[in-house]
Amino acid sequence: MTLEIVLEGPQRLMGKDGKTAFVIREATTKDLNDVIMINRKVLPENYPTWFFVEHLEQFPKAFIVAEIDGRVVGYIMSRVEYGWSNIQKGKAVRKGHIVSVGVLPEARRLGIATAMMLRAMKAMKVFYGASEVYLEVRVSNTPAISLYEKLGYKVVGRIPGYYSDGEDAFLMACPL
Ligand SMILES: CC(=O)SCCNC(=O)CCNC(=O)[C@H](O)C(C)(C)COP(=O)(O)OP(=O)(O)OC[C@H]1O[C@@H](n2cnc3c(N)ncnc32)[C@H](O)[C@@H]1OP(=O)(O)O
Ligand SMILES: [Zn+2]
Repeated sequence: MTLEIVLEGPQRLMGKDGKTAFVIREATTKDLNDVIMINRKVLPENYPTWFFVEHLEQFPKAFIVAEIDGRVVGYIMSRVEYGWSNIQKGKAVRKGHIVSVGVLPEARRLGIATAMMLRAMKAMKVFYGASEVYLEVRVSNTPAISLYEKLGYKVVGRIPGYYSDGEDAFLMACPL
């Protein structure tokens, strides 16, 4: 795929249906209500408002939203940590962490999550010095797992009972 992601300002892209245009850009505090609403609608993992605020304040370049006709339809929230590499055993690195990503059902399969992931990953590398990125995903979440695999992520571990309902998580990682 040859999607050239820019890191400054909003970027307008064409959806995979060939007719729905969308914009990806950095989130602002004005977007937080929409982001929180989308998170509650599409995922069982919800967080208090301060958690979103803190990520936006600390890693604004890697907190991305997508809009269609000026309406926020998706978000990705990330952070960068220092710790053991998930790819090169025994090496300590700065690693990006995709904390949460979601797209409203009516805006799916257009390439929006792909575009937001690519922008967040590039921002984590360029602005925050991350050399790899990781995330956790429910072992049953086939759509998300395929999305991550398409972007180059590999399953590097499995965390038993990671979710509050007891489901396991795959730990997935990708070099940047
Ligand atoms: C770290 C975490 O947050 S894990 C939790 C991830 N979030 C969720 O599960 C929330 C609910 N789901 C969603 O919000 C969306 O379905 C997402 C975020 C997983 C995907 O968003 P979309 O914008 O639809 O993804 P996008 O259009 O970029 O799809 C890229 C590829 O992912 C895969 N994919 C996406 N959805 C599906 C699906 N329903 N079934 C199978 N593969 C899928 C496909 O390979 C797709 O490429 P294709 O459409 O050319 O076949
Ligand atoms: Zn996580």
